[in-house]
Amino acid sequence: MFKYTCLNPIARLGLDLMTDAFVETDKYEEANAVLVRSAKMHDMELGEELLAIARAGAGVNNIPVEECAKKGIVVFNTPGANANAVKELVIAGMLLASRDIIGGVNWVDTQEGNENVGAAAEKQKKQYAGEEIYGKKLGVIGLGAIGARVANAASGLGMKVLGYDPYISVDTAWNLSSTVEHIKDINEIFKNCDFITVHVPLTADTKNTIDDKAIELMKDGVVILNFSRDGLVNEDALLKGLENGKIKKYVTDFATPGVIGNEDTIVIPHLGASTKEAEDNCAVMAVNQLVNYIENGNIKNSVNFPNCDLGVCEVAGRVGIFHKNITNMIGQFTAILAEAGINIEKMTNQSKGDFAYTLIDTAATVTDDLKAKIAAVDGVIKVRVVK
Ligand SMILES: NC(=O)c1ccc[n+]([C@@H]2O[C@H](COP(=O)([O-])OP(=O)(O)OC[C@H]3O[C@@H](n4cnc5c(N)ncnc54)[C@H](O)[C@@H]3O)[C@@H](O)[C@H]2O)c1
Ligand SMILES: O=C(O)CC[C@@H](O)C(=O)O
Repeated sequence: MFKYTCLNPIARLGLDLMTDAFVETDKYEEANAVLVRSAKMHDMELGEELLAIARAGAGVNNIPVEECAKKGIVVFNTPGANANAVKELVIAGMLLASRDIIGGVNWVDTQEGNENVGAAAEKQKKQYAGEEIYGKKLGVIGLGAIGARVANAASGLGMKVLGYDPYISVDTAWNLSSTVEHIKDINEIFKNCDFITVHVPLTADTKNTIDDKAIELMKDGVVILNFSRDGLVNEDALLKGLENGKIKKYVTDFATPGVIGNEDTIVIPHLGASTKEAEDNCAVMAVNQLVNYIENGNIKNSVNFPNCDLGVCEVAGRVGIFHKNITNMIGQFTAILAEAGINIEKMTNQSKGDFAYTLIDTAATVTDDLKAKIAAVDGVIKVRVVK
């Protein structure tokens, strides 16, 4: 029996897909599988029992991904599963920044008991007049699952869209509206756009994508939207830009002490993925991937190990070997099995960056002795006998 734990609430629709091989525990220390959304895992111990972590969502900056790889713990995420939800909120964010809907609605709330509220509203409404987004220039930094959807939707609303992503995938490029202008120099986004929205993961490379230098290049009255992670926008530079009027509005999904309570910020409490549809999609994908890995050793949508799929094991044994991506590993594994007289029925080996995974179906079960021999090969991180 495998034990799983949820570090955040995970949608029932997903949890119901856990098979009879799993039982829930509220003790993280004894879990073989973890389901998580935004809970920070960097300070949590990665115990010997832990086989896999599934992030029901896209961003994995709350998980020690590299450390997990070094221990053979597979980290999954659910690419695209919440992208539509975020896209819709980004469009809402642009509208909220362009028309003072929040100010107007708040004013109406103050009029409770006013019999003449209709007439008062007609007098008051000029305070909340705004602009349309139609015809305005939107710069999208990062054209992945969310950025591409935002670009297409904004284009459909009549915005002129400029997109920047040096690592864009072929699939995304195919799905991008032909009206989206492909920008090769990020500074062109900074210089030309009325709205700039960031949709990249937070990494050492992308931290402070929007800093003093970037803001200096921007048009006066620019609106910046950040539904990705707070660290992508340098807060000191942002506050300076808001203070001197360069930035008209900052719309963000990330509340920090620095950005709340400022009349030019619209701060949403991380609601990007908080729709029933997104929560269901993420939970279903996360659980399916976890179960397939734990029961079959197959890997799909891992951020630290490669995709690998041998289907359901129909022979006597299956062993999964996590190892460094170096030469002569497979030769050593097959030699150990051959020496033990075990025939290999099927095998796959894939790599991702510095790490690799070899999955082997065998005509006989891999014994503890053989497992130890494989584990002793220089460069092997972990050996898991799946069957
Ligand atoms: N607010 C929310 O609730 C919410 C929900 C989902 C995702 N997110 C955040 O949004 C981010 C993006 O999500 P996604 O689903 O679109 O991910 P994704 O992986 O599909 O897309 C990320 C894109 O960024 C691009 N990229 C990477 N580095 C770049 C760089 N330096 N410059 C330009 N482009 C670069 C990649 O090529 C990729 O196309 C996530 O990493 C997460 O932090 C937030
Ligand atoms: O789980 C959430 O609510 C937020 C998820 C989001 O930030 C993500 O990166 O997918």
